[in-house]
Amino acid sequence: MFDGLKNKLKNIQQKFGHSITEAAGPEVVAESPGEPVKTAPESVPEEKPIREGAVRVPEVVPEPPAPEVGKTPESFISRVRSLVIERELVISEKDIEEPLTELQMVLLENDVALDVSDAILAYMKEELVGSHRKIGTSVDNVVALALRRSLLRVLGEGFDLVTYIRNHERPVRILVTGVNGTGKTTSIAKMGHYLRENGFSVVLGAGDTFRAGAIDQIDEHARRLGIKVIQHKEGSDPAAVLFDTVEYAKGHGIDVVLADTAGRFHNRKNLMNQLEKIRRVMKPDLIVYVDEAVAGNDAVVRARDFNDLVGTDAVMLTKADMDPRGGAAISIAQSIGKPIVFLGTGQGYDDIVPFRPAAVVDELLGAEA
Ligand SMILES: Nc1nc2c(ncn2[C@@H]2O[C@H](COP(=O)(O)OP(=O)(O)OP(=O)(O)O)[C@@H](O)[C@H]2O)c(=O)[nH]1
Repeated sequence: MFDGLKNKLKNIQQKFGHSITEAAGPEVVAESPGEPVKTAPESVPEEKPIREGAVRVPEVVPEPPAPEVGKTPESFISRVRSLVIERELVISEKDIEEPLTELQMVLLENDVALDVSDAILAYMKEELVGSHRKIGTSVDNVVALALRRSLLRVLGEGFDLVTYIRNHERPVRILVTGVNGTGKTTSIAKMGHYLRENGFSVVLGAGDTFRAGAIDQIDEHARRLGIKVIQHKEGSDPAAVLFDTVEYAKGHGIDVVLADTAGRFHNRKNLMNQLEKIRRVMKPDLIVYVDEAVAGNDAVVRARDFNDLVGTDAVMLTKADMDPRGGAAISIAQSIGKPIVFLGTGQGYDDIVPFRPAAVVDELLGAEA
């Protein structure tokens, strides 16, 4: 998952490290981080053997230069200490200008939305510029920590569906929207399976009455999983199907309703109006927008449009297993201000991963970052 971006970020971190180390000057380059600095012991004049009966004549030692007025005299040791051990490098914007530009290029090439890449750069500057790096702390750690914090800020907090359902009145009605062929129906089946594994009962609503074969498709998923599905015939009113599904859930003490809808583009006005009607009739507690991670920036733009037109509470990104870039996963939460709830990571029912921002950053930067 996100392998292309992962490798690029590794290179970028090294570039940041290199620029900061260069800015620190030759003493730092020579020093290996973390190792105690070795200093010469203060020289003690060697005692010359004195012949018996001889009188010791004090040696003439040159006077040390008088300290400037108002300054305390520095011993050799304290001078070394202030130069090497306690010297701090204050990172300036200029020191990291070049790797910052490269970071932005990498983010954009990997489909991170422009406004989100700007935000990440701003956070990186906030984290690094002006920061005092004590000699002895590893530059790599400073950079990795800054990148980690910056990514976490754009990824938001995620959304824990299990906790949401536990704390919510039943049945919890979840309406699933999205464009054609992005994996919406498969994702509904995966969510149903995941929720059952977490102890909830589930009913599916076959609300895609528009596409030929869609009802059979969800019916087949439901059969394989042993989950009840409510369906009418092809071409019927989806709002009526989903109303019936909610009624069934109420009548049978079911915890969660998962409502499928026909895939639609945001510019198909009649289909968007239909979604608005479904919303009025079914009164969803949550609207989950499904799109594919591989669509990159297009997914971000579509998610924003769906959010503006019918509302969105959370996003599920499918096909993350096929996405080397990770741009949509990084951008969506910050771009539309709604969390990602799940990633789809394959075609099996178990290939669904709750989106945990810290785990995604671990994946991108390596867990030790
Ligand atoms: N690799 C991979 N494939 C997926 C994932 N999720 C769904 N798919 C596949 O994507 C294809 C389309 O999935 P569907 O569930 O039919 O898509 P849909 O959005 O319901 O399609 P419409 O009903 O036309 O809107 C299927 O072949 C799925 O197996 C995923 O996370 N990873």
